[in-house]
Amino acid sequence: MSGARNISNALRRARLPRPRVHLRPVLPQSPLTHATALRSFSSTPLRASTKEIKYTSEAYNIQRDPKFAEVTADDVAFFKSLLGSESAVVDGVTADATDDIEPFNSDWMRKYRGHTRLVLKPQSTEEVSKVLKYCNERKLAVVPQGGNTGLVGGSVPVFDEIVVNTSRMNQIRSFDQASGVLVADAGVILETADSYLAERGHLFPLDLGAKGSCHIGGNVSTNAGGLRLLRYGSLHGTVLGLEAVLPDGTIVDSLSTLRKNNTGYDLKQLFIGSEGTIGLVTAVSILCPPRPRAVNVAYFGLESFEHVQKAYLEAKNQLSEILSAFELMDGRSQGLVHTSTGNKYPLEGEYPFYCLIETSGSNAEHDMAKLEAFLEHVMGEGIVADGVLAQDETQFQALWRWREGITESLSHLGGTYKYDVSIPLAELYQLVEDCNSRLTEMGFVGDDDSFPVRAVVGYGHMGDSNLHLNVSVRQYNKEVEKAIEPWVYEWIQKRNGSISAEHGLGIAKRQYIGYSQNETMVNLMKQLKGLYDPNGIMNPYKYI
Ligand SMILES: O=C(O)CC[C@@H](O)C(=O)O
Ligand SMILES: [Zn+2]
Repeated sequence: MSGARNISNALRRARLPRPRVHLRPVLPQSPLTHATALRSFSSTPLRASTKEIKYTSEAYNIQRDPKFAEVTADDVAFFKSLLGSESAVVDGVTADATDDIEPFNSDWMRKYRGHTRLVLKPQSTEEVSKVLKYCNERKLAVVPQGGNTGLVGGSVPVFDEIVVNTSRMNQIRSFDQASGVLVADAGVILETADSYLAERGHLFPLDLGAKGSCHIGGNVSTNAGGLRLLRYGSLHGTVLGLEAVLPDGTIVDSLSTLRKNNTGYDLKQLFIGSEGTIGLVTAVSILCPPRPRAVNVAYFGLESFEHVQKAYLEAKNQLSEILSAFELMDGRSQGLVHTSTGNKYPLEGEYPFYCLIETSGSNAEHDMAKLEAFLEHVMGEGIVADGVLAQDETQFQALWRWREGITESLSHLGGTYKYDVSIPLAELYQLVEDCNSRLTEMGFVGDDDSFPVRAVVGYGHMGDSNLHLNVSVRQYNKEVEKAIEPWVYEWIQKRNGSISAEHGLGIAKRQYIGYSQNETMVNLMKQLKGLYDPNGIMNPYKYI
């Protein structure tokens, strides 16, 4: 990378065989704002019209449930009088129909598409309550939708479900400097929340590529994982309370700001990760840590997955409390980023594996001492073949882009079959190798346009044992899909892994929950669904 420093004194002292790791002094107040503009999902029109996307109901042969009513002109009139005309997008039900409903009907991956004719954008919890109560009484099905950046089709309708979009519920309600507790509406964009916190010396404990578009309510409803889970933990731990509306209009006020509250069932947990199937999250209270003052990022090339595992162990042991991310990227994924961005590779040579390590701490000198010791070790022992360390904020962001840009690079190639899985670390990458071999043997992978599969790539959150297996296809193709599914889920089940580590189940994995949850668990989920949503209006046709 241009402007990178020469070998550090520390590395010279260690007399290492020509290491090419370039060290920089830690940026004193380096803000943690990498790659923010990278994936503004829903606002980035990447390809042609959404009308080319196949309807989910046809692609997956799903029948509309006749128990649900259809939206009428009277319903539209009711909602408009309740919310105001500007809070409703209507298509086809009344004479004043508009044509801008399509973005709410399809997902960012252009894989799923519904037929909704009505999108509602309430501005308060009370409005959500009235909307859901009405829908429940009329048996109108509903899909809660935030920034619509999900990757499993959970936030788009399958048929004519009414989309209840949270974009107008976008106020920060309070922030307590001493405790670090933020209370905010569900529709606040993740990046907006983080910028607000940055001004107050704090950090939102979740960060992901879609931060410029996704809503924090959607993050909570899907239990999003992101890039720094290894440091800040899952939303099941950081969310202290939430407010949600049940289908009958009941407002669940559980917006606690307490760290400790040991008074019976922790029911808020049910809304975290249930993907809008039992209620609609309207506000969140979340514990936000102090913003680290010193942040560094290093990018390494490695010769094998065994080397990556060793590097991870060393990072955990040596960097311990300052380690904030350990991300894995295979050579193919980096090749895709290179091709789509045209950016020069960070390292001179090409490697089968790369990893990105971030440290975040409060004492620059202390962090640098640890980092130098770590770099000396992994370079000296030959665990890492080559590497660079960001010298400034621009390089910091540029290095992160090699990781965060993978999803977007894939999106330019056509369709992507995505498998977001948890597997014991030792076998994490084996799934990519096995999938590639299988698809190659079956004649799906090849270099020219006649082969449906362009690439089988693997990357993910090494620190969380979370692999993203992505199969890039020229266009969505049922034969390829059948070659991967359910084979991939059986592969994961055999290793006691999870078929969804962080993206949820949505429509993509609706038939496969049994590969990761036993019958008792699925039955308990069904009972809870029946209790909270007896008419089944919340996010139907999805996983439950
Ligand atoms: O696109 C994917 O498969 C992964 C997206 C996201 O979870 C990531 O880690 O970048
Ligand atoms: Zn991820």
